[in-house]
Amino acid sequence: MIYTCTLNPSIDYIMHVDSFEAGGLNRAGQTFFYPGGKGINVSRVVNRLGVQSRALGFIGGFSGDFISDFLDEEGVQHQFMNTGQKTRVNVKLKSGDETEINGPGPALAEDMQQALLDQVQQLTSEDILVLAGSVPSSLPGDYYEKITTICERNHTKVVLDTSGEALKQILGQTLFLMKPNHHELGDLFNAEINTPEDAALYGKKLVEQGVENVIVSMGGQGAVYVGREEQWYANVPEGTVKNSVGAGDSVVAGFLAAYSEGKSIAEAFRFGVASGSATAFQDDLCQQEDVLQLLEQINVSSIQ
Ligand SMILES: Nc1ncnc2c1ncn2[C@@H]1O[C@H](COP(=O)(O)OP(=O)(O)O)[C@@H](O)[C@H]1O
Ligand SMILES: O=P(O)(O)OC[C@H]1O[C@](O)(COP(=O)(O)O)[C@@H](O)[C@@H]1O
Repeated sequence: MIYTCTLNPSIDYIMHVDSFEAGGLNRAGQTFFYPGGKGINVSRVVNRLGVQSRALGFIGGFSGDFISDFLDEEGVQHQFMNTGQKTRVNVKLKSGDETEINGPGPALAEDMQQALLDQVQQLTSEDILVLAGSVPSSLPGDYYEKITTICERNHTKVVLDTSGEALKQILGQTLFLMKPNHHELGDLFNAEINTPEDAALYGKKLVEQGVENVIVSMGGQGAVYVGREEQWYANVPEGTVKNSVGAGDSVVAGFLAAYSEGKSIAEAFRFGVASGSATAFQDDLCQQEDVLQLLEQINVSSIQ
C-alpha cells in the first residue's frame, strides 16, 4: 500500500484575479477550494491513477472536516489524527503569475506526535511511505528523521518531498525516492542549477548519500532522473499552465503509481512527468485520461 503522511495539511483556496493590485480592493473572477498539503495531493492522484493509497497526518476543525469529506467523496482512504485545531487555509493567487501564502501549522502535543509514530510503526516492507510538505514548528526538528528511522528498521520504502531544514535533516538516510525541483536542489548544495546536466550532477550527490531514485523537476524545462546506474532527461509536453499547485506532487504520485503496477523505472519516470504536466494544465489535480494523453509526447533520453 502507498501511504502518505502530511504533517501540515491545508485547504488550498485558489483565487483567479484578472489584474491584482496590492493595497487595493480586488475581486476574484473564479475561486476553488481543494484539500491540500503535499501528501494529500499524492494520495488523491495515486487514487485517480487506479492505485490504492491511504493518507495519514494531522487535521482538525471545519477545515479538517472539509478535507476528510472531500477525500471520502473521491474514495481516498485516510486515517488522520484529529488535532482539535482548525487546519490552515493556504491562499493561491492567480493573476498572470502565481502568488502563494501558506499558513502556519497546528500545535501538536507529544501524545499526538507519538500516535503518528505508532501508526508508522505498523507499516511493513510491502509498503511505501511518502513524507511530503512542511513540518509544523511545534514538532521537533528531527521528526521526519524519527519516522525514517522506524521505516529503515521495518524496511518500509520512504519517499521524501520537502524543502529547507526538513530536507537537510534527512540527508544521509536511506530513501527510495526524492523529488526536489531544481531550485530546492540548488538551495541544498548552495549551487545554481540551470541545465539538465547541472541537475544530474547534483542529483547524483543525493544518490551517493543513499537515495535510490532522484527526480529533479525543472518546471517547463523538463525533468531529470538519476539512479545508481542511469541518468535520463524527459521533456515536458506543450501546453498552457493553468495552476501548477500540486504539479510536483503529481510527479511523485505518477512515478509511484506506475512503479507499484510493475512498470520499469524509466516508464515510471515518464508517467510521473506526464502526471505533473497534466496537473499543471488544469485547475484541479490530473485525471488518468489526461495523463495517458500527454504520455505520448514525452521522450526519455540518456544524459551522458
Ligand atoms: N510550463 C510547464 N509545461 C509543462 N509542464 C510543466 C510546466 N511547469 C510545470 N510542469 C509540470 O509540473 C512538474 C512539476 O513542476 P515544478 O515546478 O518543477 O515542481 P514543483 O511543483 O514541485 O515546484 C514538472 O515536472 C512538469 O511535469
Ligand atoms: O507544506 P507546505 O510546504 O507549506 O506546502 C503546502 C502546499 O503545497 C501543496 O501541496 C502544493 O505543492 P506543489 O505545488 O509543490 O506540488 C499545496 O497543496 C499546499 O498548499
